[in-house]
Amino acid sequence: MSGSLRMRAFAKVNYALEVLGIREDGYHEIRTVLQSISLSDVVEISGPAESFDLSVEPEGAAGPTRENTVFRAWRLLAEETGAPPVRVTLRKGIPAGSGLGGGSADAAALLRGANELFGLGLGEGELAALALRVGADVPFCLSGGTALGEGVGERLFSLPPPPEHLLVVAMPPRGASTVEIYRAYDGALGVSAPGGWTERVVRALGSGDVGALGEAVGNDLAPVTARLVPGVGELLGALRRAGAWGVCMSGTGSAVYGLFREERAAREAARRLEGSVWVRICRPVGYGLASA
Ligand SMILES: C[C@@](CO)(OP(=O)(O)O)[C@H](O)COP(=O)(O)OP(=O)(O)OC[C@H]1O[C@@H](n2ccc(N)nc2=O)[C@H](O)[C@@H]1O
Ligand SMILES: Nc1ncnc2c1ncn2[C@@H]1O[C@H](COP(=O)(O)OP(=O)(O)O)[C@@H](O)[C@H]1O
Repeated sequence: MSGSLRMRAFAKVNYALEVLGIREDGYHEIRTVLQSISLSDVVEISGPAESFDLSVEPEGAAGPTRENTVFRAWRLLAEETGAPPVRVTLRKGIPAGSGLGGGSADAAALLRGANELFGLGLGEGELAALALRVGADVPFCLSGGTALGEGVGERLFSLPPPPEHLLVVAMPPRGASTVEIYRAYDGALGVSAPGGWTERVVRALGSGDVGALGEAVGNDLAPVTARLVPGVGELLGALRRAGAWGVCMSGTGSAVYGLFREERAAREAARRLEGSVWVRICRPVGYGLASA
């Protein structure tokens, strides 16, 4: 089979992220609540091609090809299923190193897209197993929506969608690498016990109240990233002063978000931040991927 397809790969935020400990393999056991949001990349896949080819717009926005999650996902798929080489065009809308899962979403799009394009016949479980070998967040990005994640994020349990709200997502000029942040977390003295955010967020999601959700969001990694990346703390404060019902950092950062009920307040908050940092107004979505 040959042809091409185009997908939207949606970003995610973490409404809650708790670090529970370090596993034998050096990965951190986490408990998290993940939410897909309307910010997305566009992934265009065509094939079979002579050899794997990746073009990224804007150029250089996603690191060297052989380290790109899309290449790593294709190489794994080729090894496991004999999938042929593909040509991929990646239009980045999700900033790299933001904690918004851009690389993970793109890898999920490649796995699902190539499975469809070449009729590989992989089921959800097989796709999720391959996804986890690419990265901790890739299994979530395959399905998306609202989910509780445990383990390194591979044990996923669907949750009810959140009450209607908008997110003002902002990022300081510098990103944060997942490895760097987890390493800094391990080295930080007096790291506090898990913050208990997950339980409060799951309860708030059940209550359907944005205010309760705003009070519940939290991330154990935020203090570590805020110490390493100037601007994280200031942005959290600015969003709160702009009237956000709750503020939090996503994943390992450096992007942060504020929850807003009304569009007017969200637009006003984004206007205040525009010009000094990257900022977008997003809404929760119930899926990780969609055809574009
Ligand atoms: C922090 C989270 C939470 O959603 O999201 P992001 O900030 O990346 O969006 C994820 O756990 C990020 O997962 P991901 O970005 O896929 O990390 P990976 O590529 O799998 O791992 C990169 C490196 O980070 C460390 N790592 C990652 C995940 C984890 N639970 N424990 C870790 O210690 C490991 O050293 C690993 O080699
Ligand atoms: N498809 C991709 N999109 C963006 N960055 C990528 C991609 N593949 C690999 N990277 C590299 O991984 C790093 C982390 O990017 P990303 O996974 O988007 O971060 P996060 O998961 O924190 O949002 C980037 O700085 C970049 O060097």
